[in-house]
Amino acid sequence: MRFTKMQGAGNDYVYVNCFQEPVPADPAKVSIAVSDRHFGIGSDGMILICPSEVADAKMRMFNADGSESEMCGNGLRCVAKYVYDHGIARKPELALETGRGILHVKLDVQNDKAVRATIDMGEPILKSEMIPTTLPGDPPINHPLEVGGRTLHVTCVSMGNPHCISFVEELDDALVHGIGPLVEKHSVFPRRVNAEFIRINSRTDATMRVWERGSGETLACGTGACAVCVAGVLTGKMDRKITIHLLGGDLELHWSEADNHVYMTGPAVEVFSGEWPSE
Ligand SMILES: N[C@H](CCC[C@H](N)C(=O)O)C(=O)O
Repeated sequence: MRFTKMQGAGNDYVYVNCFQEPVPADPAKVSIAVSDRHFGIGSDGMILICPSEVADAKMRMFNADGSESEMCGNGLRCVAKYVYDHGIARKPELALETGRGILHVKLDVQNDKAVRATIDMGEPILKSEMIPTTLPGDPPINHPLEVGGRTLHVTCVSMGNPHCISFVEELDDALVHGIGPLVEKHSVFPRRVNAEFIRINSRTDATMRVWERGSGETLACGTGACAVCVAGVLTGKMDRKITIHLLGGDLELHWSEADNHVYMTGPAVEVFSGEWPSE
């Protein structure tokens, strides 16, 4: 199976061009194998770039534990780059089918290659039952959550996939690696959740670490950054247009008052290609 390794703000995935390769018979099993950073290729998961009946291409995203997610923001920027650079659809504006419907992407092309992308990530999903969470609120805002002996005050948002945002003073490993996994699997999140921890630097600037559902700590989470932008506004802590600094790079977010859509801009990089022995 030929693959291409790509990363968006350090959130790295193994990409498979399923216009040319068959869709793996057991994609969950392949994602687990290729994601292993010692016995596999090493990645946060696997993303299939597939033909679509309704868009230029379709993205299917699998976490490192094999679970399939509805959406992946950093992944979609890299899918858009791949689709343009490899001639699947040589257009700077693309429509891509995802688990939450068709999303639209604008590419920044330099020297004939896409280097950055702005994605219209659609409207945030705020109804508790749609996030989903059993916490009340539509959505829960600064809701107390007892976890690991600590009380977090969480704001929950879905961008097609579920996010639990906590604004904190310190972003340390004890919080991200100790509390993060407990939030991910907390009983108030029936489909588990991505846990974002945010230190606010100003009304337009924040620093974020994330414990992702199905992958653990990653260097960046695009849908998570979008959810943080929404949570910042809902809690009154941040403005609608912000920069988020993640371990792997920066993302620019804007929750537009005009159309209620969240826009995310960030890098997309092709690292290397190779061959993975098929089953
Ligand atoms: N772990 C996430 C999927 C990847 C999201 C993230 N890497 C992004 O860039 O949005 C989930 O299970 O919902």
